[in-house]
Amino acid sequence: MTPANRRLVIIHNPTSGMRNKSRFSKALLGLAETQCEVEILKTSGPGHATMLTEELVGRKGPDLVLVAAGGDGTVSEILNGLKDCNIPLGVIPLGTANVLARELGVGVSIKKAVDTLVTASPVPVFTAFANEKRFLLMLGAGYDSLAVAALRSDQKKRFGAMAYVLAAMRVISGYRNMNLEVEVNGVRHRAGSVIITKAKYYGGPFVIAPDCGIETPRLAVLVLKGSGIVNAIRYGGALLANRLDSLPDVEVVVTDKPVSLTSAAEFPCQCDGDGGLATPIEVSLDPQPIMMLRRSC
Ligand SMILES: Nc1ncnc2c1ncn2[C@@H]1O[C@H](COP(=O)(O)OP(=O)(O)OP(=O)(O)O)[C@@H](O)[C@H]1O
Repeated sequence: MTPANRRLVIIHNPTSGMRNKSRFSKALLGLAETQCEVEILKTSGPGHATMLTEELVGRKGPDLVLVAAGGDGTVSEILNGLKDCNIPLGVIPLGTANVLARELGVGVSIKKAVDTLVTASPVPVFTAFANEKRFLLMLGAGYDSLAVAALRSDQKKRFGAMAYVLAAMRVISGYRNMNLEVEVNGVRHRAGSVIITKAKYYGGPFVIAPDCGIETPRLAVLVLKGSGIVNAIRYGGALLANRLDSLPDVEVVVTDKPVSLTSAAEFPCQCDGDGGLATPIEVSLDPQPIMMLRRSC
């Protein structure tokens, strides 16, 4: 793939994040100064990015790049439309947490995103499945999935990442014991919360799995033993200090084998920051990579 003359098909979620319009305009202005050809498709609601991607995968051409302009939820929808196809995927980070953009070395910088879309070479990136759903970052059950389930979109627009904390505070005290069980490498663990991650980052710039990353075909399973509000505050503080994985009641198991997550009663899960899944869940790595544009260091 040559750096110049790329054909970028941008799937834009106009509702992602907080300063979507101005950040997207800045990206388009940056791209207008390059040789790239740009086509923009706007999403009209949940699930639309998957449909748009499914329509696009038939297109051929060595210089075609699919671009997700949105947050991790938009990328996740695109990913689930990208079946059996090697069109490289890039990002313009317009979301709230933008974990994938951080994994790709772009962070929240529009300038770096534009530069990456125009010049980076595609690299293989490994995805995983949570039952039928393909994901790139993480699956969570416990504190984070309850927060996602209780999240109000008006608060997300006003408060950004803080809206997750507000949502968590509304629901967590109601759950004293979440009775989750995760089986990894043939060993069963009881847990208050579980995070099964492919990614190194979580919830924004916070590192929870230093030995993982989207280019590595490996999962880290974080088993958080405690539950209740006091432990939520402890875990939250450790996450902000990038120390969640070193707490004595957080066990980390790394694997490349399938992981199963169950609970006494059906429990909501979050996958790449969106709800919709519930236990029981089987997580497995896809050995076939997809191609993504990663910023070179
Ligand atoms: N036009 C639309 N109107 C309402 N919702 C939409 C529209 N287009 C897409 N969506 C939904 O918006 C959801 C959230 O978008 P996205 O994840 O990109 O932003 P975010 O939640 O702010 O960012 P992040 O996931 O990084 O925190 C997507 O999962 C998608 O289902």
